[in-house]
Amino acid sequence: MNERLLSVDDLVVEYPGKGFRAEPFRALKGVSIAIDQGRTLGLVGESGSGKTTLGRALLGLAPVSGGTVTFDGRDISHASRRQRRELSRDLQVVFQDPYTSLNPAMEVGDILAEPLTIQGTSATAANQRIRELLDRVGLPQDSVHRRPREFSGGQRQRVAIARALALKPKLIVCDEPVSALDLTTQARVLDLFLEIQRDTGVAYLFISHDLDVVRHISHDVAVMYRGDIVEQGRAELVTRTPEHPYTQRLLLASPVPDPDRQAERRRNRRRLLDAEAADLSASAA
Ligand SMILES: Nc1ncnc2c1ncn2[C@@H]1O[C@H](COP(=O)(O)OP(=O)(O)OP(=O)(O)O)[C@@H](O)[C@H]1O
Repeated sequence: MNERLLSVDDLVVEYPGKGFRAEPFRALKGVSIAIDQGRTLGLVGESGSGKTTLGRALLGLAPVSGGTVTFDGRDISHASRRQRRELSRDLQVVFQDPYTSLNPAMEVGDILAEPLTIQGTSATAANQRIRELLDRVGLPQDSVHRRPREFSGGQRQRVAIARALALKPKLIVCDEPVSALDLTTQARVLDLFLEIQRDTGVAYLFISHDLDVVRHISHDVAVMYRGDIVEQGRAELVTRTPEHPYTQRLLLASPVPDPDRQAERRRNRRRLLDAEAADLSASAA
């Protein structure tokens, strides 16, 4: 049986309002998701739907005003700074933009050593681990003496992934980690995420606005719309035969390289438009 790693129950996040008498803005309106060990939940939704807010709430970076986050059996909804430091062994993050998420002044060896030394790893053990990590993400060993700007976007994302893996986490929040990359590089980095999961059993919360990317990487998919989850289930089902009208629109909006699937999409789009036209004329009648 799969073991539950993360449960988010009825989570509410409110950002403070700006200006005099401004109302707080409710970015998450009672969101519930779950991830089992070694599995991937894809989180899709249009810009502003609350995906990043949910990822940040798990990391203690968004103001939780209701609900609970249970990780590895512990309620971490309001974890203290010290508890967060301990949690960072098991809960890591890879951001969208490897240009801003890696310190440009540091050599890659130091970037990878940082999480290890913070957790008290000895210099010898850290060097050994850094060699393993570079191999794992497919970067040459001499990368340790280079700075982020000397790498391509895809290679920088590999550095960011290696850093996230350094402490052998149980869950990585991946916030649009391939969106800044060209299509070929995207495919390679997605394959790397899959290989790493096969080898290490890490789980991912994989945030993306791209349904095709999410279908490729996820076991399950949750669809966000205006701070709510409107649909969730097995990736195949949600991405091929979505039930919620918003997911249907998202599916029809995403580009497909395969001509057969493109033709199928065109037919589905036609059907949806016809159904909408029929609805409109029925309500007008
Ligand atoms: N720090 C903040 N203060 C106030 N409002 C915020 C803050 N961060 C996000 N929001 C608002 O919360 C809503 C959800 O934003 P969020 O970034 O989580 O969406 P998203 O689905 O990740 O979008 P994108 O794909 O564009 O990153 C948006 O309306 C956004 O403007």
